[in-house]
Amino acid sequence: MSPVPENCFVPTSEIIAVEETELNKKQRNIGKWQKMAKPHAFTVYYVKKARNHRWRCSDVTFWCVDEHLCNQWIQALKELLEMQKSRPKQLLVYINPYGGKRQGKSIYEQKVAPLFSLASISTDVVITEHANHAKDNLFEVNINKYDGVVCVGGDGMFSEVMHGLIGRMQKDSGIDQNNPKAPLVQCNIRIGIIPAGSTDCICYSTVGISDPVTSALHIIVGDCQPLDVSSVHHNNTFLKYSVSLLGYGFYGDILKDSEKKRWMGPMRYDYSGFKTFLSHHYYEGTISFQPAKHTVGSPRDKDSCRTGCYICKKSEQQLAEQHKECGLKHEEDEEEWKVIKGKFLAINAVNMSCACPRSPKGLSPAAHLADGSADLILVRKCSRFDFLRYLVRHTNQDDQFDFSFVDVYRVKSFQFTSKLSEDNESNVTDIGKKRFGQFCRDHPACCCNIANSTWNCDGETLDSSAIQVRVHCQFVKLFARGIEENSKDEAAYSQSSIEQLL
Ligand SMILES: Nc1ncnc2c1ncn2[C@@H]1O[C@H](COP(=O)(O)OP(=O)(O)OP(=O)(O)O)[C@@H](O)[C@H]1O
Ligand SMILES: CCCCCCCCCCCCC/C=C/[C@@H](O)[C@H](CO)NC(=O)CCCCC
Ligand SMILES: [Ca+2]
Repeated sequence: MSPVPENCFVPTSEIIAVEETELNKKQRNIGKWQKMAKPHAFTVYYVKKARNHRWRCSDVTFWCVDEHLCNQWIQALKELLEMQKSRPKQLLVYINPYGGKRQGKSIYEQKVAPLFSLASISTDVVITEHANHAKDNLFEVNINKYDGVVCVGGDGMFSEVMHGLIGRMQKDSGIDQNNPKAPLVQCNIRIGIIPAGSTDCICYSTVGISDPVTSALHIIVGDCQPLDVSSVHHNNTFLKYSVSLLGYGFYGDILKDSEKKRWMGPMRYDYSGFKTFLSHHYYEGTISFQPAKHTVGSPRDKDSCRTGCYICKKSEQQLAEQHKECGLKHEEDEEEWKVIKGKFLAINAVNMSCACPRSPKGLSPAAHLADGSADLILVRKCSRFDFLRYLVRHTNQDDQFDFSFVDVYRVKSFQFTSKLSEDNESNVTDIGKKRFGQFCRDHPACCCNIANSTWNCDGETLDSSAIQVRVHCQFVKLFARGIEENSKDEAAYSQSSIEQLL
């Protein structure tokens, strides 16, 4: 039994479970309880917030002489827990046994399953046998049976589950994902991520830490964090959805190289990162985008997206109003497109900060989880030394956008076409054709000597370099609450605390 703290304030929403406690002989002989003939006790398991957004399951045991009173307390607390309607009761769990350091199965069995069982959550567990197992399975299962789907693995595993869920929703509603303008059906089944991958950027950016126990507790208390999702098309063919990074150039090349080194585990990214940095390839192309005018935020803001983010709420409202006004007119197509052509070392579009243990502030520290926009970062051709300075700023407090060769825009959609594919006159949309006609007249003797790069879409490569991307505001939901401002203090003071009840 843990020592009872002097003052312990716990919001009922952060109680994990309440259980009657059988006292053993040793416990009965402690302190004042030894005077009791037959003490009764119950234990409250609750979320204890530690440093750096880490959550732990802690417990406090209450003792009393009156058995009836003790049972009344247990009953009352259980009723309070029953009233927490957002908590999941039945979960579908997919475990990738080969993700990250191949610890997925043991992480789940040792750290997560006991907590789910303590919180009386039933689970159906599937250990994946091959890539796309989880995704394909989600098209077949009786999805209505579940309050959520949990993936144990990395960003790739999350991506699979998300594609399965979104794809299933569209299929059930008869919506063709290949149509870039199709009004997609939102996915309301929450996804939980138990981090056991190599980068775990989605977990880190939505929880503030990559820690299986913390994530399990966010699932248990029934948190809900909406997330923006980008749909990626090549002309009228659906390619993929993205929630974290869509990266061309540097991050695409790292990924392509690292795929051959999967056996190295998470280290493969350091190896390929170093190699790609030395190769210093740049790519020529044109990027066209529609600025996100609905949001009041900017990528250069000093404040980041935090739990209950005001900018995300406002942006969602603003978008809803716009959609009401526009109706079926598709006015967004006619809105202003900005066109930028050039030679780029990296083109990164991020729907969230992309914070991860490698870079705790991420690729765009002020990006928002649920504001219906992505931050488009263009890193133009520069020296190796300058590019290194840019990269190093992802790991310290300096502003990574404060370079003449770096531009950042908040966008709601964008398109990219490489110079190479334009020259080959293949796979170009009408808009692209018009814009590249201009581009090629301007640069008749183009000196770009490099083949296309590859798009890195949340850690997976895309087959096409010419893509059209649209951000869908708050399209999926996670068992998370965003990064808390100051989780430790918040935990200490709450109105609805069991201490008040006691
Ligand atoms: N049983 C399996 N065998 C082989 N591949 C699998 C299996 N289960 C899932 N996968 C695939 O493995 C890929 C990578 O998985 P995951 O994201 O869990 O780990 P990771 O790549 O190490 O982490 P990160 O995505 O953070 O880099 C996923 O895209 C998924 O489709
Ligand atoms: C000299 C020191 C310089 C250090 C620079 C560090 C900069 C690190 C920024 C990290 C950005 C991660 C973006 C996340 C992308 C994920 O969607 C994806 C899937 O997991 N991961 C990768 O593509 C894996 C990409 C791995 C990149 C290293
Ligand atoms: Ca966003």
